Amino acid sequence: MKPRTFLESLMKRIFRRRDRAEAKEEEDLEAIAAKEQKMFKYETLMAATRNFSPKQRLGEGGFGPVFKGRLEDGREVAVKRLGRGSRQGGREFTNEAMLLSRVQHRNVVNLYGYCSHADERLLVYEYVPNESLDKLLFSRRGGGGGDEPEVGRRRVELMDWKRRYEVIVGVARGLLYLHEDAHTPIIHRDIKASNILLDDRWVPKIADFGMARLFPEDLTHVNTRVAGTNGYMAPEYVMHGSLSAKADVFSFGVLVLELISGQKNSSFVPNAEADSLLEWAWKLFKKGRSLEMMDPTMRSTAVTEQVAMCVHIGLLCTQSDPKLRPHMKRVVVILSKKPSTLEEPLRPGILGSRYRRRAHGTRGSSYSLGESSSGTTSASNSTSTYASTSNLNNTATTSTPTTARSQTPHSEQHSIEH
Ligand SMILES: Nc1ncnc2c1ncn2[C@@H]1O[C@H](COP(=O)(O)OP(=O)(O)OP(=O)(O)O)[C@@H](O)[C@H]1O
Repeated sequence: MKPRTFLESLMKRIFRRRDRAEAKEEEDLEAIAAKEQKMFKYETLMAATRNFSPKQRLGEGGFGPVFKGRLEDGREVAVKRLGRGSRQGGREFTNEAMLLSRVQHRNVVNLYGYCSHADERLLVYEYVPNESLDKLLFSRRGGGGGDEPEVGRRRVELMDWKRRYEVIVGVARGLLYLHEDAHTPIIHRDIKASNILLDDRWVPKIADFGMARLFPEDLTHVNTRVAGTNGYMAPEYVMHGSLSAKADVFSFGVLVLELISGQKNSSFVPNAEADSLLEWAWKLFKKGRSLEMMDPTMRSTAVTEQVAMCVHIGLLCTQSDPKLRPHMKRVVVILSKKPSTLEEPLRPGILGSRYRRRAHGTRGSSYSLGESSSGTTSASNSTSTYASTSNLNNTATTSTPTTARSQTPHSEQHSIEH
């Protein structure tokens, strides 16, 4: 046998040590899971959901049906029975689910545990009693374009500005946690109104995090599902499959603009000014008329300074160039400080357009972005300042951002809708 070189021996030792370390880590995780009782017996979940009775069914999403249940200790749970795409090996699933069940934050749905039984894979979440945000926000309109009276009343009562603002702040904090503070960084990939659940005190909770980890990457149909949802996906992700935390930032920006307007981006009804929600927000912002995009049902409760600032944040987050979008940390800082001075957002839209090639990073004076597309500062180095807090009483034109210098409007129209 050929004598081993020093390098070979060294490499072998390193690999052996790494294998041992990985096995140890796996054992540790299993021990933690057993101790924390994260692994549920199938029988326990059968009993909790009355044999997955149709009566217990909360709904069905792209990953499979969800059932309401009650554990023996009294905890109410939502059990997600994962569909075929999730049939990854039991061990692989267990490892991923175990890691995800350690994700804990006030604004993220708690994953109590999981179950792998024969070819069944199940996830056990805390039950979040109020509806998902989409059901409250996009309650459907009557034929005449206005809300049906009952639906409108419900929205006025349940979705006033204070609550919407709390949702914006809560989701921003939850996302920041997933991106930066969880033990393992998580890009959600599918931030949207139906993935924001509201608890009994209306605290927003991000659902469906980490699904990409539980679904094998090589299954094409699953990839399509995991990829995201129309109307929320960042253009660079749709077009080039380029994924970073900034793709979540984009989806967050869309969500913010939806919360303000009460309109769903993917089914935006074109108006005289724009064909898409983002374009509309952008155009109004450029004209200093941001507040006009406000959902009429929250007008009487709106704090104009906050609404204007949130439109601005929504536009910063949905900028075409991911490098120009702020990190969630910065969004949280902006939301917690007032008054604040922000840089002017560039137009939202699709990368690869004429606009993108001409656009350069802009910086505001109050916050250091720590990121710019090219280091070049364009002529539109303008900022907006939000002052005076006031309640809006059906006047949609006061307290718009004061723009130091406007950008030249561009003739091209961009839409992120596909
Ligand atoms: N933890 C939970 N507590 C209460 N209800 C839940 C919970 N998780 C999911 N649901 C409800 O179960 C239903 C299905 O949810 P699921 O997340 O699987 O799909 P979705 O969000 O509707 O669609 P998609 O798969 O496209 O995200 C929804 O009505 C949702 O509100």
